[in-house]
Amino acid sequence: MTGDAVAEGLRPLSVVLAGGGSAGHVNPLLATADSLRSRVPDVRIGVLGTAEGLEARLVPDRGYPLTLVPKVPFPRRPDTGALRFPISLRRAIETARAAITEQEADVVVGFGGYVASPAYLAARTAGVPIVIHEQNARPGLANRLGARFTMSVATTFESTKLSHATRVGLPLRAEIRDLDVAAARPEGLAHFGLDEGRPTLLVFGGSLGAARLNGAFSEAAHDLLAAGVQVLHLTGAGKDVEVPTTSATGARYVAAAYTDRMELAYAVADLAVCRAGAGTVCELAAVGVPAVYVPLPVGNGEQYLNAVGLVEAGGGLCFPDDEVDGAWVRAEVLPLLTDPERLASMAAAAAAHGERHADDRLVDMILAAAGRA
Ligand SMILES: CC(=O)N[C@H]1[C@@H](OP(=O)(O)OP(=O)(O)OC[C@H]2O[C@@H](n3ccc(=O)[nH]c3=O)[C@H](O)[C@@H]2O)O[C@H](CO)[C@@H](O)[C@@H]1O
Repeated sequence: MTGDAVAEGLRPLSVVLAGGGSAGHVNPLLATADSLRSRVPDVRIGVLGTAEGLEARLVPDRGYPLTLVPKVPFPRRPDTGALRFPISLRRAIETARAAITEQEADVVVGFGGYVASPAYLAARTAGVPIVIHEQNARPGLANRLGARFTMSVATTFESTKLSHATRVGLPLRAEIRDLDVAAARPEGLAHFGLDEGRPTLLVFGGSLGAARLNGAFSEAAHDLLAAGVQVLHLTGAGKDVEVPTTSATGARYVAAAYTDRMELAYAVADLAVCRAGAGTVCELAAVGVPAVYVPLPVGNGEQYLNAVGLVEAGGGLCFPDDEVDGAWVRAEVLPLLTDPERLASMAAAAAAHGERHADDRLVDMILAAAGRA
């Protein structure tokens, strides 16, 4: 597809993208939208999301129109929610279907999350081809449902068990895909108010923050600063850390709820300590930042599966959540920060394992499903 649909006698390609909740769902959607637009300049893009998820802010900020679909949590217990479920699901499907029809969508691309199931069901009844992208090693409920309706199923990881799955990797936003860490570092240090020439630690619990990491680093902040380590800690909205603002060594502890310039946070980091959401793991590997992963201890260890390949390749370490406290930071994290050789070899292993161009492979799949390959 050249992008000049009119010259080829076709109407411009129309794509509806559906997904939301955490940034882990929204960012691959935005990366795919940007990549589609650069490959097919006259593409029409619409996004389906919920009012409650991060997409409500991030999608319009990126310049894409967002249609709100009511959130339909799948009832896990037979209470009043379960009784209302069929009615709210039908309302959500009708809203999704109206948007798909109004936009004359050639293809619906779903990224999981609350909005994806109604979008898949609406696309199916409207006879519109479906493409699915699953970010995590272990697939979510919506994508397991959607995978029954299509042969175009893309995953981030080889190990993911979904019918008809093809591994494409995780689409990264252009500012991360194209990041030159060394070139961006001075801007990053200035942006966050940090100094050149100090070991720099980035702490974050995905896009939502992690109380466990916040508590452990509050406890250990004094020791990190005393060792001359400076810290950028993204705590998550509504979550706080109590940390010293000054130190005898002059090293600073900068805490913020969330940054829209994550590429700059990666550019300043010599080491990250973080959860193991798919976005976190794939972005850190792609830009070659070594990390200590503390997977969220829910379900059957899903987040550990996201990080295991990278950890086995030497690009990171992994610790269980219940070991993490101030003493753990002093024993496991601080020694790494004062070992530049070890950090350099972990960084090289991460970069060799990571990949930057999953967006191209997913866009190929979308164009093929829309009959525009
Ligand atoms: C899709 C998915 O599996 N979501 C899960 C993931 O969400 P979460 O959103 O944390 O998932 P990811 O690790 O996949 O992605 C985090 C994303 O947030 C961005 N970022 C983060 C901080 C910041 O200040 N600015 C910023 O832009 C990162 O660049 C990255 O793109 O882990 C959470 C717990 O750990 C779970 O509750 C979520 O259900």
